[in-house]
Parts: sequence; structure tokens; C-alpha cells
Amino acid sequence: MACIQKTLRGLGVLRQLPRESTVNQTYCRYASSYKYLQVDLDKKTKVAHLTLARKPANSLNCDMMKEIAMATNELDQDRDCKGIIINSCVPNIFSAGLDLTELYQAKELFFQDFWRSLQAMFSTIYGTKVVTMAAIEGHAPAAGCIIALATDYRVMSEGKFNIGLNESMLGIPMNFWVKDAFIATCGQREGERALQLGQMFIPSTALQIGLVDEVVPQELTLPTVQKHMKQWVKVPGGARGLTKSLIRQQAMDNLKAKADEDLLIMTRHMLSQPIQNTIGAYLENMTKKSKR
Ligand SMILES: CCCC/C=C/CC(=O)SCCNC(=O)CCNC(=O)[C@H](O)C(C)(C)COP(=O)(O)OP(=O)(O)OC[C@H]1O[C@@H](n2cnc3c(N)ncnc32)[C@H](O)[C@@H]1OP(=O)(O)O
Repeated sequence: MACIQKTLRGLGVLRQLPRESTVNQTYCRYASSYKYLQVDLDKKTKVAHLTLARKPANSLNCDMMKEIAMATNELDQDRDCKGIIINSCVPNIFSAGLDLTELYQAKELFFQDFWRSLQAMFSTIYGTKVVTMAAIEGHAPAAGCIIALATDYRVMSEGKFNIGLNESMLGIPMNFWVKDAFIATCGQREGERALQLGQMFIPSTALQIGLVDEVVPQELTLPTVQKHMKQWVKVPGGARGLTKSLIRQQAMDNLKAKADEDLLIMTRHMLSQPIQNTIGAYLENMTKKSKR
């Protein structure tokens, strides 16, 4: 965790937050600290719910990604927290991925802050020693899928929802740490196919390729995650946490070592005219669609 804090501090993401605003002895809510999240920690079960709450689609703007990193870090530091469930309060959408309105015609300095915040959000969730699970009750494209990939266990709702890394289809080339996380989860062959094609998956296919661990009716999604979490937090935390670090440390070290390089490459790509044109056209389509 020292590594996560160092990364966050380096990225200017970590700031002093109030330790907690206590509602009562067994239930505490960090929500007052966050604009785009609700964070509730049940001190009795030692399980926190980190609920994405940026309507209308939980698109990830720079501040929201910073908040997710800070909240995860804060929970990681809290002795009363053994598990974090990430879910959404937006019906049928887990997260619509990066906020394209912030990416469109972004200035270089802002983009750098934005990308560092994405790196920090991922590495904080991926690197925390506490158990993390995603209750995916709707769409999870691109960076929405990245949040889910960073967790230890994913349950998705049945329905007409999509999950996956569609970056190629948006003209955005894949980067190394997202590719690594996808391949670690779904394997080399699936990675070669899905990442080149920018494929999105319906829940049953996501289950087949191992992108999610379970698919259940929507109303059972959160209860199913809560049931699994109850089991996982029973495992002695020291041993489980060290085992998790052992498995994820290499990826964390790679990201830390190559974060600047990733930023440089992605700045060049994302601010290039062809990608900006694609994002502009995509935004125009979304506006037309919602006017219909
Ligand atoms: C190697 C790179 C690593 C990381 C890179 C990641 C790249 C990204 O994350 S780029 C973002 C990719 N995201 C998408 O392609 C999804 C785009 N959105 C959708 O497909 C749909 O919105 C949805 C399937 C998520 C939901 O569809 P639904 O019909 O329910 O809602 P909409 O009417 O489409 O959207 C509601 C509302 O939200 C706005 N919005 C949706 N997505 C975004 C977004 N990514 N950024 C900004 N705003 C978004 C949409 O315009 C609507 O706004 P209004 O109600 O104000 O019109």
C-alpha cells in the first residue's frame, strides 16, 4: 500500500481527507468528502460500498477518477475495512467510460492530469490489499470495464448490456497496462482478438471468456456480490492480501516504472487530430441520439 500512496502522492492525487464522518459506531459514511461517489463502510461486516454516482452515465471525468482513487486509498488504510464493493446508482449503467466531453479538445496540461488520474484510479483499485468486487448492473464500456477488471471478482446483470474494451473502435490504441489486465483475466488469444477488434460483449459471452465471473438477474447482482464478499473476507486477511500482492505486484511495478512513458504515448495519440476528430464525431452522434 505504501507503493499506492507514493504513486498517488506523486500524481498529486492524494490529499488529506477527513478520516470519516461518523453516523454511528457500526456504520460510517465518507460521502461528505465526495462529489461523485457515495462511500459507506459497515463497520460490523467490514465491507464498504463505493457507489459511482455521476449522472447521467457515470462517465469518468478527471475529478471523479481522483475521488475513486482517494476513496479506495482511504478504505485501504481503514482497519475496519476488509472489502470494497463497487457499484453504480445509475440504473442500467455501471460506467460509460472516460468522459469524452473532457477529452475533446483537451489542453495538454489538463490531459496529463486526466491520464494520471486514470492511472491512479486503476492502480489504487488493482493494488489494494482489501478484497474488491464489482456489481455490474448495466453497461460497462472502455474505462467502465477497466474499473471492473481491476477488482478481484465481477458479477454482471443479465440483460441487453455490454462490457468490453472498445477503444480500437474509437480509434484509440490500446496501452500496455490495460492490455495486461485484460490478458491476465481472459487470456492471450481472447486478448488478441477482442482488443484488436475493440469488441464489446453481452453478459453471457463476457462470462464465457472470463471477463466476468458470474451473470445473474439484475435484482440479484448486488446481493450475489455481497454473498461472495462475505466468504472472501472470512479468509485471514494477511495471507490473502499477501497472496494478492504476489500475483499483482509485477503488473503494479510495471505500471509504476512505465507510467511516464504511457502518459507520453497516450498524450501523443489522444490529442492527435484523427483521434480528436473521432471523439468529436462520437459526441455528435450521442447528442443526436439523445435528442431523438
Ligand atoms: C487504452 C486506453 C485506456 C483507457 C481508455 C478509455 C477510453 C474510454 O473510456 S472512451 C469512452 C468510451 N465509452 C463509450 O464508448 C460509451 C459511450 N456511451 C454509450 O455507449 C451509452 O451512453 C451507454 C451504452 C453507456 C448508455 O446508453 P443509454 O442509451 O442508456 O444513454 P445515453 O443516452 O447514450 O447517454 C446518457 C447521457 O450520458 C452521456 N454520455 C454517455 N457516455 C458518455 C461518455 N463516455 N462521455 C460523456 N458523456 C457520455 C450521453 O451523451 C447522454 O448525455 P445527455 O443525456 O446529456 O444527452
